[in-house]
Amino acid sequence: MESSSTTPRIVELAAKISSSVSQLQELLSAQGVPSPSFTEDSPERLPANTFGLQDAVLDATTELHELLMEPVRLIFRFCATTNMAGIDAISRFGFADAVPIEGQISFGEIAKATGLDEPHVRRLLRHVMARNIFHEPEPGMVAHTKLSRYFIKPYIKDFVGFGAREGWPAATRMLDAIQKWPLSEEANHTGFSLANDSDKSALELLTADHARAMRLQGGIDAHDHFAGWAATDVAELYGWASIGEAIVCHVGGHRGEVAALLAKRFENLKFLVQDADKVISGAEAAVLDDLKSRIEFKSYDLFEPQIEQADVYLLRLVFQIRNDKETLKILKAQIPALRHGAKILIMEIVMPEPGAIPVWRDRELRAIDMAIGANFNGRNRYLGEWKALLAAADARFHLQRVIVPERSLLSTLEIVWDTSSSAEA
Ligand SMILES: C[S@@+](CC[C@H](N)C(=O)[O-])C[C@H]1O[C@@H](n2cnc3c(N)ncnc32)[C@H](O)[C@@H]1O
Repeated sequence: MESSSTTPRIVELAAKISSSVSQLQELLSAQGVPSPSFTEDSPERLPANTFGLQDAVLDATTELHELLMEPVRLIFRFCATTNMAGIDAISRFGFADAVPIEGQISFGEIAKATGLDEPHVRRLLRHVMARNIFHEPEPGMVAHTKLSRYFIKPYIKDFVGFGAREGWPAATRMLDAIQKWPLSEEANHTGFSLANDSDKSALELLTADHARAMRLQGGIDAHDHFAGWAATDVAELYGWASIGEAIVCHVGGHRGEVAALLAKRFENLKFLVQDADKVISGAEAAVLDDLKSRIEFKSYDLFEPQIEQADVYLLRLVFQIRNDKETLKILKAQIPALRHGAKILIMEIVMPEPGAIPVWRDRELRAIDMAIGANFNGRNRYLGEWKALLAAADARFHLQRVIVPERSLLSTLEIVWDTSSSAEA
């Protein structure tokens, strides 16, 4: 944090912001990309060749902003206990749907449409407007911004609804859970279980209720806006073309969404998709005719001995909500089918060491990790933790490399099953 130069830090930061923004704008202008704004139709993402500059500006502006804040005010800001109420109100009361696209509507008309008292509507909306979610083009009138338009999307409503009604109560009980069960890794010893006054885990509670399960799924889908998370991004997370003719067993592969996307793009690959019976039931019928010969489904429980032989075993996002005991069990369960040289690809968030990535992305990853802990007692592991788990599972799991595409939320651990004597020793 302390700079060795004699230039004061705030001046250094301001210079960095100024030069980075100039370069960024030059690149945008050269590509004909509109300059960022909050207007309704403003593009979501900057071009990839500006990512480094974007990182520099976001981190420098955050640091400058926080340096200039008084400490107690900054702490109040971080506590922000009411932020979620304003944001939840948008989806709960349908504010985003009530505001016409590229038009405007009064607080009073929104109150009438939603059955709420006008002062409540004004308070809730002005709270989020202070964060550029909606704006007030003239006194008493409400219009969309780039941010508020996202609240119309069903999966963003689910994401916000899950956060407000499931994640938030769980987070408020997270520390109670840690105090009550300080050494427990069990999935039902969580803030989520306490908030639900239940001895069941979040997964048990959520999957037992269709509406809650659908909201969870929508919330997960919203993460597709983070590079590297969506099923469509899996093709970029690994060098699939380089592995030649291969059978890929997608363990916990849901209804073959990833398999279908990869099979379409990489003709060298055949897929076996394994998941719980009720998940894969009927999935085969949905596979496109020209892919049917290369995608097969088989029911499988992650904790049972693997019997299917394959060249590659893909496990994507199955460990994040699992504690170490379960993770070890799942890894060991794969061993019976593994042949020398088989690859095990684990695609998960690998936690960055402090300072390793830009602060704005580091904060995102730590927020996701906190939520995984509060809800599931799961964790996004550091590389060192993965190495220890693989070694504890079996010395023949050889971590060959870790692939982290730029900006990707998920990394790929490429593990090779190595039965040469040195590996077993
Ligand atoms: C977060 S989803 C990831 C989906 C998939 N891996 C992908 O890449 O899109 C976790 C998957 O693991 C499956 N799963 C969870 N527990 C399982 C178990 N005990 N046996 C088999 N599959 C399981 C779920 O049904 C779900 O499809």
